[in-house]
Amino acid sequence: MGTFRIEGGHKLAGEITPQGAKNEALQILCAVLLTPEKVTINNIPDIIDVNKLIALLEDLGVKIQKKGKGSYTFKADDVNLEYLQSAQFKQDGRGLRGSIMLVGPLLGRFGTGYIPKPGGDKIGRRRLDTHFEGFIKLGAKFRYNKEEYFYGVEADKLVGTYMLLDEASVTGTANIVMAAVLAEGTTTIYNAACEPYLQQLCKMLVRMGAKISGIGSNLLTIEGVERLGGTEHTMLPDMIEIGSWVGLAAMTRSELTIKNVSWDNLGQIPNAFKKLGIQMHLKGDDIYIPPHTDGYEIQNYIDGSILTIADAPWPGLTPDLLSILLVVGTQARGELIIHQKMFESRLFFVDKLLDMGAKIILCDPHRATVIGHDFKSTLKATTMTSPDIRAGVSLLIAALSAKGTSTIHNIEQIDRGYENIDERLRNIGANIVRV
Ligand SMILES: CC(=O)N[C@H]1[C@@H](OP(=O)(O)OP(=O)(O)OC[C@H]2O[C@@H](n3ccc(=O)[nH]c3=O)[C@H](O)[C@@H]2O)O[C@H](CO)[C@@H](O)[C@@H]1O
Ligand SMILES: C=C(OP(=O)(O)O)C(=O)O
Repeated sequence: MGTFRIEGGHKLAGEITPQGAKNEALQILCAVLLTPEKVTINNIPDIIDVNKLIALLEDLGVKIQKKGKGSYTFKADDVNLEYLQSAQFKQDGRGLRGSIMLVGPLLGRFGTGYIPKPGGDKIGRRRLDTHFEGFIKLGAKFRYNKEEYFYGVEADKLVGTYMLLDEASVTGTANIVMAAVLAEGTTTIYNAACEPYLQQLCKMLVRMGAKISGIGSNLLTIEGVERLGGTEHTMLPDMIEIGSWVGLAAMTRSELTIKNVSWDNLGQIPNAFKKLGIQMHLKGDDIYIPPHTDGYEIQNYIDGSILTIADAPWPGLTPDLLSILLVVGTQARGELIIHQKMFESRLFFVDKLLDMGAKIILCDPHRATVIGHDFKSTLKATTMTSPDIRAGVSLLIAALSAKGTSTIHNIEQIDRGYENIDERLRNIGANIVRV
């Protein structure tokens, strides 16, 4: 179990460049299975989850060449489907959430897809019904081995159809789209997730020869084609990382420039921070955050009632930033409610912030009221364990703002999604070491 030691209270300064998007990379990497031709992918983040998925592709027989930092070519012209039944796959496939998206392309191209119950953050129930209901609608037979938590789908051929998803699942939509592009006839997916990473996936598939319309909306129409070809794809910057750095700048009252953010793909994220009183200026495609020397003040609603920050499927606010917004709220002027609607156990990390002296009332598993200190009292350093990726980074931000030296254990949770975070933070003046 890795550990960070952090001496808080230092002002940070300078520029930070976001990595390629983790959750986009997981979709895009699975899509290389859809063609026997070469696919080149750039701006792949060097993080644990992505590296685990690349290793899984290699074990499946995909030929992989590293071309440079973050750039790889993939050629899935000799896929070893027997590996899907191996004990090794049952073990390794569990290592991350994103592995679930191997199923759609395998089913679409080879008529068979298997996956052990995938891993990822332990943040409450994370069902997969939407994925498999979609595959079944396309004509697949579904099998589930309860003892081994092993899911399987098989089909002689997939046939396009209309489907109304029971929820706008991100990985579920990606999975169904990747199966449907090679199905016979037309598939219509209503209540599809439509976040920028899914748009990126659809655009990549179109470049490979897929016929998809409605990209960016919650109604996708896919005309199946017989085969797909190679392409080149470059990942967007990671919007959750960008939000993390905005939160970091505010909490440490630092002057920071976040480079090349792809502003048009950030949706509600800048607005959510602005509602907390955080100033940011767009310079070209960089976000400049001035030092918040006088703190920041939470806006109430027009009628004077308390601000609620809640998640919702895109174009709503991503649930992955609520932990960070919560931490930022602990030093704001004013109060807010954080309402994490999607996940059931994602707010429990507030216990650690209470230990540090934050004023938070956990109302129920989904809602927390935060009363800001307005920097009149700093958080106190402590020892803590990172429960999930975003809580981990939130605790890291809290530690960087706190007085004294904090210790964070289980930092593999952070390394799962943030590339070389300690070095990048040291480059802007943070006092953080990996021990
Ligand atoms: C690898 C990856 O890409 N992970 C992301 C992906 O996970 P993932 O695709 O697993 O998440 P889903 O979109 O399926 O669902 C997330 C949660 O929200 C609930 N839900 C979802 C849609 C909806 O309309 N109503 C609803 O209640 C689901 O039941 C589930 O508990 O999307 C999540 C939601 O943005 C993000 O937190 C994860 O970081
Ligand atoms: C919940 C997340 O990731 P995963 O779905 O991979 O667990 C996340 O990125 O915040």
